[in-house]
Amino acid sequence: MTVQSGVKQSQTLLADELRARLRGKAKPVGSLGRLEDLAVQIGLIGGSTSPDLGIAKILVFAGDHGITAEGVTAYPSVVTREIAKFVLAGTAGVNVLARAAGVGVELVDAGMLEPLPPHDLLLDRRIASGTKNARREPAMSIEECAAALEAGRAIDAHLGAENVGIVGYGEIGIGNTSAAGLVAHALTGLGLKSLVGPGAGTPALGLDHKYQVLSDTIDRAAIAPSTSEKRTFEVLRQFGGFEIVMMAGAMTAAAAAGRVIVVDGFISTAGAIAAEALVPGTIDNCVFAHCSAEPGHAALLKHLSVKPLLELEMRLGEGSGAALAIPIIRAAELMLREMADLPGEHPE
Ligand SMILES: Cc1cc2ncn([C@H]3O[C@H](COP(=O)(O)O)[C@@H](O)[C@H]3O)c2cc1C
Ligand SMILES: O=C(O)c1cccnc1
Repeated sequence: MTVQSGVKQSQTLLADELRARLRGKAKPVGSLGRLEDLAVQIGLIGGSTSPDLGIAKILVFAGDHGITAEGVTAYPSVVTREIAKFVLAGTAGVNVLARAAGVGVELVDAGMLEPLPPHDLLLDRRIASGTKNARREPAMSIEECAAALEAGRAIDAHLGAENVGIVGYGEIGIGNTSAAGLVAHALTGLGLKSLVGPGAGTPALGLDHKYQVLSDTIDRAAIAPSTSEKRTFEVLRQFGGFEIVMMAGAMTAAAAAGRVIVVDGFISTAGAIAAEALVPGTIDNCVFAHCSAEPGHAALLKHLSVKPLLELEMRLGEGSGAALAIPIIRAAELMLREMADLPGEHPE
């Protein structure tokens, strides 16, 4: 038996044990619905029928995008920095929702236009002052892309020491629905049209213009066929942004370390798709928090054959959906660990 098939077999055994455990709980069989499927998933991630996932945290990766020069967003890049400051002050949307969930939030500067002053909740992992304009040239150099992936993996390494087992991946970056759309299109093969939406707001030049710019960007990049890993790297390098690439690197390491990856909205899902393309199997650790109102998000979730936990028509990003989903994940964990068993036989 190969190591891989051995691992698969023990995962199947554990899944059976988890399902038996859930059947034996003090409830009608199956009555906790999709919470039971979630419990099986986190039991498999935690490697136990009574997993202890430790602390939850949300990381907000921030970066700026050169492609904003092409009129693809309704807001100027300075807004990235404004929101980043609110995240540090605890007053951004994600902070408020995370507070309701009792979850801490940290900001990762992956490459905003300008640095922020040092702060306890700020991880300075700046690769550059924003990406280049991908409509005209690659968003980043080979070295920058490799450094962003590595910085992401290194961020995850610290989480183990802090006993963080549930990580929400949020982002801020004016222009990043364009970068995410490009990355997702290139990695899934889904039609670009289905992945172009208003983002933070319809740009003044309209959605057809945004589509045209992104279509031109794909033509300009002319990504050649290659091995999956090389091509994924080139897709990330060509389209960016630093926050998406760093997030993807962090997710690959989180999966390898057995953490629950809480994927947020459209951009975070593009990051997860990149992570899966880099390290197949990463997606097994992903819990999809919600379906964003950004139209391309439903298309991506359908492509991945995953069902998100929530659908609240939110389209903020930042990790806002992840914040709301974390208590549900915690509930599934505690249900496995603390809920009583009903003695006797249980109907099938
Ligand atoms: C005030 C404000 C707060 C935000 N928080 C997250 N986003 C979200 O919108 C941006 C992406 O949309 P686009 O590609 O259309 O620029 C990202 O910053 C994303 O996190 C925000 C956007 C704005 C304007
Ligand atoms: O789905 C998201 O995460 C999203 C949608 C629009 C703008 N920013 C983020």
